[in-house]
Amino acid sequence: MPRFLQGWLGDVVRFSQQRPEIYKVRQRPIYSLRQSILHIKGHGKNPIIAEYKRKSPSGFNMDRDIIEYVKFMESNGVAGISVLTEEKFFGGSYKDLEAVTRAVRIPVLMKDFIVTEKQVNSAYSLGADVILLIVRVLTERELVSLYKYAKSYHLDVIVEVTNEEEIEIAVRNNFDIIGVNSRDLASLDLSLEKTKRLLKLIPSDRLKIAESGIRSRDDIQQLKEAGADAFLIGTTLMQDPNKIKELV
Ligand SMILES: O=P(O)(O)OC[C@@H](O)[C@@H](O)c1c[nH]c2ccccc12
Repeated sequence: MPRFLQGWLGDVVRFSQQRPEIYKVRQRPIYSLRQSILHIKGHGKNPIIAEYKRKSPSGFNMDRDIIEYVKFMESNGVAGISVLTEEKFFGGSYKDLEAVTRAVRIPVLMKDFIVTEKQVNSAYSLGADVILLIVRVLTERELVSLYKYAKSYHLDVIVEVTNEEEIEIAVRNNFDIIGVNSRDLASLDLSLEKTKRLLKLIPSDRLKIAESGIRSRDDIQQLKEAGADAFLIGTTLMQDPNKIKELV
C-alpha cells in the first residue's frame, strides 16, 4: 500500500491504483535515456528532456499539437521526451503516450504516478523507454519492488526525490538515475535553490536530472554547476517551444 497521503496526492494515487492495464505486444526498440544524456553531454550540449503536459495542479493550462511539439523537440536535439499520462490532474492519457512513441526515435518517459505493476506493463506495451518512480508516494519496499520490475523489462527508471530523506533512500538502494524535483508535490512550493543544495548530496556515479521550474540558460548553468547532468523542462517549452534553441 503506498504511503498515507492527503489532499490531491492521495487522490491521484488512489486514481492510479484503479488505472486499467494496457497490454500490447511492444513494437518499438528500447532507447536508452542514459546513453542519450551522456552522448549529448559528450558533445558539449545540454541534455534536455522536453515535457508535454496540458495542465497541472500548480495552475498550468495549455493545449498544443502534441506530435508537432515532440517532433520539433526531437529535431532540436533533446535527450528525450516526457509525456504526462496522468488523466485526472494533468489531462494526460495513454493515447498521448502511444502517439508519441510512434512518432519519435528518442527516449520517451511515461510521466505518471506509478504505484502498480500494471502501470509498468502499460508503459512497456505503449513503447515508453523510461518510467518515473516518486519516492514521496511509495514505501521503500514498493519502490525497490517496482524498480526491479521495471528493470526486468530493461526500462530506465528515474527515481524522483525532493528532500534529504528521500535522497538517502535513493542512494542506499543504488538507483542509478535520480531526478530532483524543485517542486514539492504536496505543497506545490517551487525552489531551485533547494535543488542546487540537494544535487550536491547525490554521489557523482548516479545520473542526476533537475526537474521543474527551469526557465533559462542561466538556470541550467547554475544547476549544472551544482551537479545536474540533465534537465526536465515542461512549462517553459510548452509556452514557447522555440526556447529550446537557446537552452539545448
Ligand atoms: O513545468 P515544469 O516546471 O518545467 O516542470 C516539469 C516537470 O518537472 C513536472 O511536470 C514534474 C516533475 N515531476 C513530476 C511528477 C508528476 C507530475 C509532474 C511532474
